[in-house]
Amino acid sequence: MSEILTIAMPKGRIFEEAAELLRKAEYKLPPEFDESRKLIIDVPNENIRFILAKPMDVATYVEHGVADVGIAGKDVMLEEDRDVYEVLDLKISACHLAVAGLPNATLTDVAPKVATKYPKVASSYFREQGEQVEIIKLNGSIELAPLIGLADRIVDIVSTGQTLKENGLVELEHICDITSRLIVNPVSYRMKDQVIDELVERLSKVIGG
Ligand SMILES: Nc1ncnc2c1ncn2[C@@H]1O[C@H](COP(=O)(O)OP(=O)(O)OP(=O)(O)O)[C@@H](O)[C@H]1O
Ligand SMILES: O=P(O)(O)OC[C@H]1O[C@H](OP(=O)(O)OP(=O)(O)O)[C@H](O)[C@@H]1O
Repeated sequence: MSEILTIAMPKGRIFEEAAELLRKAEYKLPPEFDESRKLIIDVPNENIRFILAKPMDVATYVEHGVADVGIAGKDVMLEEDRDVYEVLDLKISACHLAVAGLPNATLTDVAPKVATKYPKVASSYFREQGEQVEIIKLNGSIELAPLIGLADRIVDIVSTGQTLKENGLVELEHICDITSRLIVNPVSYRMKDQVIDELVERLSKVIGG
């Protein structure tokens, strides 16, 4: 019997698509997987233990080796810069990172304020553009910031564009496309190479084009 594989799953909007992908790859996941409030779910038939983490924390669990593999948005990978291997683009939860703001807003400050959940990504983006900005870190409802004068612009995820639209904001610059990735702890990849290779192979077969 091979060793148990621990997979860090992101709670929230990626979860459903990730679970669907695993089921398509013929991993038999029990109904409690989708329904319960448990944070550790053992699936003995598959020799897998799932841990359910906040999306931003998945790469942390994998870097520290308490999970062998994980599913994380590319946004998290860019922001967290963790020492893990990114082995597969799962092509789920597609969205993009963008700069947005109020239409026709004039920037008068030397360093306009930019509100974001992604301070590292935003800083390096504006540095590359040669623009000086002041970053304000928020944890959610980013679109609120320009509406109440906390920031001139935002850097945030855009998917359908509905949140921007309903709040009277416009996309100003496209930063990069985002999808979810399969990430692997480097030591686990050496110690559990067979079972991880099998996971990669089975997922690769069912990923959409
Ligand atoms: N609107 C979106 N459409 C598609 N994918 C998205 C969208 N927003 C975020 N994502 C992707 O899903 C991941 C997790 O998003 P989710 O909203 O579930 O978590 P969160 O906002 O970090 O957590 P929480 O809302 O619990 O604080 C992001 O890291 C990103 O890769
Ligand atoms: O383009 P859309 O399809 O409208 O999606 C974009 C919105 O989705 C995410 O927010 P989320 O729902 O995670 O809420 P949050 O404010 O808590 O981050 C993101 O931060 C945007 O606000």
